[in-house]
Amino acid sequence: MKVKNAEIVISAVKPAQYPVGHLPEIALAGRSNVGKSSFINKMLNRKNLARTSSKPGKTQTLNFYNIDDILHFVDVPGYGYARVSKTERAAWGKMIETYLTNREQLKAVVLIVDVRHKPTQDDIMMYDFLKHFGLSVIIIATKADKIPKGKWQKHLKIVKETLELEEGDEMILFSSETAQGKDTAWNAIKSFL
Ligand SMILES: Nc1nc2c(ncn2[C@@H]2O[C@H](COP(=O)(O)OP(=O)(O)OP(=O)(O)O)[C@@H](O)[C@H]2O)c(=O)[nH]1
Repeated sequence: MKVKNAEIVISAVKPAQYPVGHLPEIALAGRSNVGKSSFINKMLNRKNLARTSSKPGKTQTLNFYNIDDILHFVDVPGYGYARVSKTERAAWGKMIETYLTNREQLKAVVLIVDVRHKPTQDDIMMYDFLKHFGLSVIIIATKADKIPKGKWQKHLKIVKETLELEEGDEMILFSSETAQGKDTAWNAIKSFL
């Protein structure tokens, strides 16, 4: 997909702030600092639309991006950041649960993991949570450029087995550095629109 226009619509913390209308939505979730902003920017051909940072745990709002008036990307704040208080974590949980479980426009969730590492307990919990609510998930295994090609399959197998990936949930090897997997990721997303 050739994206012409992508812009932030709103940073929301509650349903009253979600955009009105019927554009289908694809949510993006992942552990803090996993490379979610880089994924979004690469998919949208933008350098800095979604903020990338070396300071994890910064984004605490649901950020809605309008893409060519065809769909919304909904950037969900990263999870698993240790230096967040219990109260903040609970508020985060409530906010994303409210969104993920009540949003009719939500078509699928892109769950981003780091292909170099075995998925964490938080990754597993997130995947299970999404499946519990019957959501379709696309796994993006990012940072492929950081491991040698010969090891890709072995790592993908570990991700798949650790998450106990359900049949029908696609897993795509990706790199924000090389744009590897970008077309495949767009095709997967488009299949839900
Ligand atoms: N080599 C390589 N580095 C990447 C890739 N994706 C992200 N990074 C780097 O990983 C770091 C974190 O990336 P971000 O995109 O900011 O991560 P994030 O998940 O949005 O982080 P939070 O907003 O804190 O949740 C940055 O230094 C990126 O440059 C990739 O595919 N390859």
